[in-house]
Amino acid sequence: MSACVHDPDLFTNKGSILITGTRIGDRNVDIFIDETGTIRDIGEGVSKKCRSEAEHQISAEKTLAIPGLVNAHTHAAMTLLRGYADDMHLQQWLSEKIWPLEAHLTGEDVYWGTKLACLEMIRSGTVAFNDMYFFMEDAARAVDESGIRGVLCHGFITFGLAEKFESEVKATENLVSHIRGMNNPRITPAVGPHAPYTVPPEHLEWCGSYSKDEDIMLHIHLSETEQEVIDCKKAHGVTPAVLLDQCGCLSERTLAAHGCWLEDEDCRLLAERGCHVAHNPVSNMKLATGRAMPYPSLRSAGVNVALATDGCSSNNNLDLFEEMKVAAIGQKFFWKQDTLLPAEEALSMATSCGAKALGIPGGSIVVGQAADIVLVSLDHPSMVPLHNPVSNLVYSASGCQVSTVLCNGRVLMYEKEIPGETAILSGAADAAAGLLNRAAQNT
Ligand SMILES: CSC[C@H]1O[C@@H](n2cnc3c(O)ncnc32)[C@H](O)[C@@H]1O
Ligand SMILES: [Zn+2]
Repeated sequence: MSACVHDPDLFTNKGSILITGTRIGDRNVDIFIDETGTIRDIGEGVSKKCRSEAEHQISAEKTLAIPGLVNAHTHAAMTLLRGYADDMHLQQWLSEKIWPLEAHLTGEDVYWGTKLACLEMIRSGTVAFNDMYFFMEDAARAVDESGIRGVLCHGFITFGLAEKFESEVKATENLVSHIRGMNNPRITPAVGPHAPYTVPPEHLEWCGSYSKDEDIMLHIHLSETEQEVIDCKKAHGVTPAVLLDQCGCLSERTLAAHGCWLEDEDCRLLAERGCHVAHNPVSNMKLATGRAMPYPSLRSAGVNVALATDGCSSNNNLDLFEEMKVAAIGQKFFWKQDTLLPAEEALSMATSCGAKALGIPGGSIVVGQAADIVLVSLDHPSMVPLHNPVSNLVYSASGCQVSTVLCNGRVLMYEKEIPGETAILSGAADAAAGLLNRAAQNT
C-alpha cells in the first residue's frame, strides 16, 4: 500500500484505493474504492477485508469529502479568451469581439484551451462538464487525456444559411461517430444548436429529431437576454421555449443554459417535458442580462436546475465554488427572498443535479456509485470553525481549498499535484498568443 506524489502508480493506477480519515458532513469515514473505480465501502473504519485488499492508501486527515462537482454549461476552450473582452453588452461582445476572434481558431488551439480548462476544473474540484464549441474532436482528445468526464457537442450555428446547415449537420454527425469510436465511457456526444436566434426553426427541427434518434443530449442557450425573447415573439409569435417545443427540441434529453428571461408558462413547459436548466449566475451578472434565472418558478414547477460557469470569457474562471456562492446569494438578492436557494441546494445543484442533467454517474458518495470524489482541505482559515460544513463549502471556501480529486476511482490531483501541469500552462499560453497573432494579421 502506498500513496505519495513520488508513487508513479497513484496517478495511473487502476488498482483499489483506500481513503482514510476524511469526513462526510459530521461523520469521520474511510472510503474503499475497488479496481473498477466504484465505491465499495464507506464507514468509520471500513472492513478489515477492504483494508488488506487496498493497493493504495490516501491518508486524508483534515479533509472533507464531497462528490465531484459538475459544470453543466461551458465553452472550455474559451480559457484562451480569458480577459480578452470584458465589460461589454452581450450581443456586442459576441459579434464585435468574440466571434471575429473565434474565426481564427484552430483545432490545436481548442486542444490547448480545453487542456487548460480541464486543468483548472480539476484544481477546483470539477470532475465533469458539458461543453459546446468548435473543433470538438480536438477537445475530446484533451478530455480523454485529462481523466475527467465530458459531454461534448459541436456548436451548431447556421443563421438560416442552407450551406451552413449542411456543414453543421456533417460536423455534428462526424463528432458523434468520432466520440463513439473513442469508446471512452467518460466522454459522450451531444447535439448543440447554439440558440433559437442563431438556428432557425427548420434547422432546430433537425437537431430535435437527431437528439431523439441518436438518444443524445441536446444542449442549447435559451432566453438569456430580454431582447432574444422580444425578437422571438416578434418573428415567431411565441417565446423561445415554446418555439423549441414546436421544433421538437424539448425533452428529458434537453439542457437549456441560462433561462434568465423564462416566463412562468415556459418554466411549467420545461418541467412537463422533463428538461434541465443550467444556471450561470456569474456570467449573467457580468454580461448584465438584467434578470436572474427565475429559480422560484423553475423550482416550484419541478425543473432540475444544475450549476455552470459558462465560458472563461464571460466569467472569467471555472470555479464552481464561486458559482455556488453567487447562485445562493444572487437568487436571494434578486428575488428578495432571504430563504431562497439555501447552501444545501447550491451544493446539490453543483453535484447531483448536474450529474442528473448530464446523465452521468457521480453526484453522490454512496456505495455502488462511481468514485468521483473531491477532498477539500479543512486546514485553512475559511474552513474554521466548522459549525456547518455545507455552509463553509458554499459561503466561505473557494476552489483553492481542493486538495485531492478522483474521477471514476482514478486520482487526478493528489495533495495539489497534477502531473503535466507546467506543460499545459505553457502550451495554452502559446496557443493564446498565436491566436491573437493570427487575428492581428488576419490569417
Ligand atoms: C457555437 S459554439 C458556442 C458559441 O457560444 C458563444 N458564447 C459564449 N458565451 C455565450 C453566451 O453567454 N451566450 C451566447 N453565446 C455564447 C461562444 O463564443 C461560441 O461562439
Ligand atoms: Zn454559453
